[in-house]
Amino acid sequence: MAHQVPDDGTLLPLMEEFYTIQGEGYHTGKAAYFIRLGGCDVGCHWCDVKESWDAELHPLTPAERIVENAQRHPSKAVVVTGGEPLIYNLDYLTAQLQQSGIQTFIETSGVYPLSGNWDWICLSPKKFKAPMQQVADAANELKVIIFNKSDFAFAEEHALRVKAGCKLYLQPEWSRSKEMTPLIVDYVMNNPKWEISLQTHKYLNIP
Ligand SMILES: C[S@@+](CC[C@H](N)C(=O)[O-])C[C@H]1O[C@@H](n2cnc3c(N)ncnc32)[C@H](O)[C@@H]1O
Ligand SMILES: Nc1nc2[nH]cc(C(=O)O)c2c(=O)[nH]1
Ligand code: SF4
Ligand SMILES: [Mg+2]
Repeated sequence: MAHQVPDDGTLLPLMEEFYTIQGEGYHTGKAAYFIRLGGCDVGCHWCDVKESWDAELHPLTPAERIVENAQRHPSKAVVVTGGEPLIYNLDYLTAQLQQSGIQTFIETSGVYPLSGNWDWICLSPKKFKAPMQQVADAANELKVIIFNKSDFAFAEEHALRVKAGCKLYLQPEWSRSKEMTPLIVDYVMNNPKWEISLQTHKYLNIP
């Protein structure tokens, strides 16, 4: 897991940063700067960024430099993802981003305590490690990945744990998309509190 990362959040293991279009969930279609932090111990067998798991492979980078890079792009929204970004104290990074007029969005599995100030929290809970209730309480969006039929019941369990008004999404696991997408379409038509989220960046062939 994490190497000697100072707990003040001034240095973070940065895997990659890229300017693209948010492909998933509520903010789909909006330009955003992505910050991908290394390190994750949740172990989803279908994870589409396994290269992120070992934090040691990703250089400790000053948060200030990440903020400077984010400022160079026309969109004033940043998505912090990983890996599991909440392994780290994100108070400093998000304070600096917001002071620069940049909105802060996070993608998280919720298995670590919440840090940082967020304009939008996307919680994607996993069967492999339970999310913390404090993250569910703060989530603006619940995005459950559907790998098999049993994941619909899992999604409903988590819908009971988020606040009223939290957006609810079902997203097909990419390799199972052909089988699961029709089931999600049916499910959403029968249970319209849910919406479908697709990984549109993969169809667009963009990062
Ligand atoms: C790579 S994760 C990183 C952030 C955090 N660890 C998490 O899981 O929320 C970013 C998003 O991609 C989703 N995801 C990962 N692998 C996927 C796959 N094979 N198919 C569909 N969604 C996937 C995750 O559930 C999460 O919503
Ligand atoms: N375009 C694009 N949108 C995304 N939304 C969430 C992503 C992630 O990996 O966290 C992601 C990603 O990797 N690319
Ligand atoms: S929690 Fe996120 S980064 Fe970690 S293994 Fe699962 S999908 Fe991948
Ligand atoms: Mg991704």
